[in-house]
Amino acid sequence: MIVLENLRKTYATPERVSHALAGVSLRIERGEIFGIIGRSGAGKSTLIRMLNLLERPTEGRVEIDGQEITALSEAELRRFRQSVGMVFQHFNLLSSRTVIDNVCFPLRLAGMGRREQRERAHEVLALVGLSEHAHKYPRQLSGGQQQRVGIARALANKPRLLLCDEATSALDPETTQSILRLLLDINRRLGLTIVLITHGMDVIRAVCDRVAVIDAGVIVECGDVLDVFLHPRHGVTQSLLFESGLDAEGWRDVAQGVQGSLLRLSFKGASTLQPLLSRVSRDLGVDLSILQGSVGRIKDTPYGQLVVAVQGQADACARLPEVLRAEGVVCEELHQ
Ligand SMILES: Nc1ncnc2c1ncn2[C@@H]1O[C@H](COP(=O)(O)OP(=O)(O)OP(=O)(O)O)[C@@H](O)[C@H]1O
Repeated sequence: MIVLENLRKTYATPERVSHALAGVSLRIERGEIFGIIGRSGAGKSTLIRMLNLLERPTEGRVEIDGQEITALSEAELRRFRQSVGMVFQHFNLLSSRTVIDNVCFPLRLAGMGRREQRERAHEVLALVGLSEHAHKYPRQLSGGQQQRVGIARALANKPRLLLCDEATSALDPETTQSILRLLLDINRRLGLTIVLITHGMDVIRAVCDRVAVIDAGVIVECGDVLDVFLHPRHGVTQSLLFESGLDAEGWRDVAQGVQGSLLRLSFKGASTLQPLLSRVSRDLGVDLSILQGSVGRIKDTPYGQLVVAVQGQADACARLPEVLRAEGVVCEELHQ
């Protein structure tokens, strides 16, 4: 488990003092994929670089699996870093070395013998689907393949933690999906904890279990991805969702003059696939008009969210939320 306690980072330049992190506390569970999202300059890179102390906090502590890494000596820190893999936005491969030599590089630094290095490198190249490309140079590969090399290199030393710094930001949408599927696969097969930073909600939705939203060096919202997507509380989260086409407030444009009470209904998991609404509206004798709707998948869980106007007998309309809640639907009453 990773525990971050009251992390602060202040950069002072002659022109200005910048509080990149202004008191961040987080817990990240072993085996989860944890996403950190925020706008440019929010503090994401500073935060992720504290998990392997590429950046030292001005204040606060970082504990990983019970070990306080902020208290390690330089020699201990070098050893610790071998147990943390990192994947970068621009891959950071050595252009004059072949794929296999890039993957062997961290193994050599860890003092592994040459034959073992090659064996391990072949194992991780197979894991990322690049066995046939072992003897090519990075420039002979596509961006997605180069990132696979970056991932293989990060996995070479069998890390306990994988850090991904905007790992898909330089890739096209299709390649992004294939790299995200690879990360999911690695997380499941190896049980590896992954912490990633991104400015894209789509990345969070595709792979993360939990998410923290950072703004101006502060975590403004943190929770299960499904809950944060369906019930964003903070304005920054809401606007990031809006920009990725998941606008929780779109119903307002069409609700003018609509009769009846307004409800936002959130379905997740099995209830998404049931013909629940038509059954309940038939039983209660109420009519529903849909003002906004979205359905999709968050990681493996199907979800749906509808904003509806409810019309009918007053007592039947009043009972609707209670009946739906009993079926596991989250109902919020909305006001124009
Ligand atoms: N080495 C540095 N010296 C001075 N200021 C810095 C330094 N590194 C980061 N900052 C400042 O700290 C703040 C947070 O930067 P950081 O790079 O962590 O944000 P970010 O969310 O990763 O942004 P981006 O998405 O653009 O990479 C910014 O205001 C930035 O200008």
